Amino acid sequence: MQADFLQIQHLDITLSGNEVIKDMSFKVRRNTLTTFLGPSGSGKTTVLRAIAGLNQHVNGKILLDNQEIQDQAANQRNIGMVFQSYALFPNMTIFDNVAYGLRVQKQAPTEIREAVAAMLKTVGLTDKRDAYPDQLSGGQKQRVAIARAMVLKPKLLLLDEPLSALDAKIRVSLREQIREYQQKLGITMLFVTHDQGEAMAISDDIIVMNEGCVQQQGSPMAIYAQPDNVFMAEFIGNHNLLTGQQLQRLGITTAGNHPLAVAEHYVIRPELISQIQVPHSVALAGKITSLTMLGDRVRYQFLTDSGMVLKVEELNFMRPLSTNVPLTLFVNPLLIHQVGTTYAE
Ligand SMILES: Nc1ncnc2c1ncn2[C@@H]1O[C@H](COP(=O)(O)OP(=O)(O)OP(=O)(O)O)[C@@H](O)[C@H]1O
Repeated sequence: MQADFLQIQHLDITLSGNEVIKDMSFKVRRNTLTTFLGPSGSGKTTVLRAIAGLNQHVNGKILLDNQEIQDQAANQRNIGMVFQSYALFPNMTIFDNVAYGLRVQKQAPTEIREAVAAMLKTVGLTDKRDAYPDQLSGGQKQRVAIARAMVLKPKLLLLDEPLSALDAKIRVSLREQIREYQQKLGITMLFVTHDQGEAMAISDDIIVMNEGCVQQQGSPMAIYAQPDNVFMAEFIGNHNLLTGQQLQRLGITTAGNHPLAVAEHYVIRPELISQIQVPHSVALAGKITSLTMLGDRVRYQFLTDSGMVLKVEELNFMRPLSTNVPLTLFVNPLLIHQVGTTYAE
């Protein structure tokens, strides 16, 4: 079983009179990759900096491996950090950049040579050991920054939007590599991003933040399929958010095996409305009014005969549905998820 390795308890952070983090608590399991996901300004970087010890005074407790660290200086915490901007030393070779922290710790030269060589091998940059940062691509520079942090064997590695400065293709490849390093070396990583796809693809756990509060923590699957509240349903993925009353107008009387509550909100993901009929499906008559090609999927606007507009998505492997002709689609009420009446406080 993976123990709770990092525990944040009742964290409050005020910056220039602005309460940025409000009574926040969460846990991160050992040897997992946990992502902080949230809109811009939600407080992700602020929490990360507090964990690293880079903030001014914070209220609350931060426990790492059962030790309180909130009053320790940053260099006492044994926490590594990787930034969007790489922050490499431009006048040092790649080898020296990676060796830097070990030299500060005054480790023996042979040990340093071995550790740096092993780390450069892990990140696939052995042939760049004598190059300087400005001779490397953005993705390679970030791999050096990650190697420089990992070589110190930190208890926890914090990564603050490490892929944001890279182009889309490199971003996908480097996120997979980061996940691979994390699993291979058994590092606990806390990774900040505002990119849902990135968070979904690499995380054991996702912590979704908004306005200085945790909205939900869970596996990528749970975050997507069982949003806890209206913010979560709207923030993650594409959605149809409907009240119980609106569902009734569509002829739907149950959701997830429970009777509908008229004032509650429910979410139907667009891919769950389809041409496929299963036992207990409810038929929805209407017509497609527009379609958008997304490459692997097609997104439709479906206007029901009762006057409601629903988002529908289908994989793009068949001829697209025709617009403006009568059409019946189906939804399985068991897959409709209740999300409550309000945003999480
Ligand atoms: N030094 C500061 N003084 C006052 N307010 C600050 C300070 N630094 C950040 N804030 C505010 O704190 C909030 C959280 O900022 P933070 O950078 O942690 O958000 P974030 O989720 O990391 O955003 P982004 O994704 O844009 O980096 C924002 O509203 C920001 O304006």
